[in-house]
Amino acid sequence: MAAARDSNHHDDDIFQHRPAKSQEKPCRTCTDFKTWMRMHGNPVDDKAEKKPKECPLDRIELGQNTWSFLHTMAAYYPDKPTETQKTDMKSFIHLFAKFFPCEDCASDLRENLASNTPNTTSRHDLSQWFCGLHNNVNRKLGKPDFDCSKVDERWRDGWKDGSCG
Ligand SMILES: Cc1cc2nc3c(=O)[nH]c(=O)nc-3n(C[C@H](O)[C@H](O)[C@H](O)COP(=O)(O)OP(=O)(O)OC[C@H]3O[C@@H](n4cnc5c(N)ncnc54)[C@H](O)[C@@H]3O)c2cc1C
Repeated sequence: MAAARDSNHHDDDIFQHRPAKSQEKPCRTCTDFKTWMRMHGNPVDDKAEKKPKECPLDRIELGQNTWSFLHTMAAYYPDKPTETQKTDMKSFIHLFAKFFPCEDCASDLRENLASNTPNTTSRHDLSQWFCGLHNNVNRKLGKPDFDCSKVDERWRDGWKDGSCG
């Protein structure tokens, strides 16, 4: 499981634009804030739940923010995309998987994409595809599945109980 791997481990470094491993900075987006602080010999108050504002993202924040973007992008994708839009979205997803800055997450994602082709046929299909992708990661991390019939409530329309205003 990616989460359990050493945060500085690089299995298949296909990132030709990156410096040699010996020159690389440790990967902040591959770990969580408290672990990162401890790795650098800084004391961490275990009772303090929040890190200071406006700091670089850790793995969890990067994940949450990225999923927000991906699901929202799918929620506003056209119902009837042109052929160019369908192809562009597929290209975007494959390029995203090359540059997502949590390297072991990205490596697992590329592996997943090899057999799980993005469905860019319509807004509905793309939203469901991202929901399934996210559930694959949820399962890998031992988290419960999200009910994919509720993606529009979560990411576009707001909950039916009116709690989102
Ligand atoms: C492409 C990608 C790959 C990742 N791979 C890894 C990895 O290999 N290892 C690792 O440790 N972390 C990985 N992450 C980060 C991980 O998925 C979480 O973002 C992080 O653990 C924080 O989880 P969370 O419980 O706060 O909610 P998140 O999983 O970030 O979810 C945010 C919100 O999305 C909604 N949601 C949850 N599931 C779904 C779904 N299926 N469809 C629609 N909405 C949903 C919920 O409302 C939830 O509160 C990855 C992130 C991304 C974007």
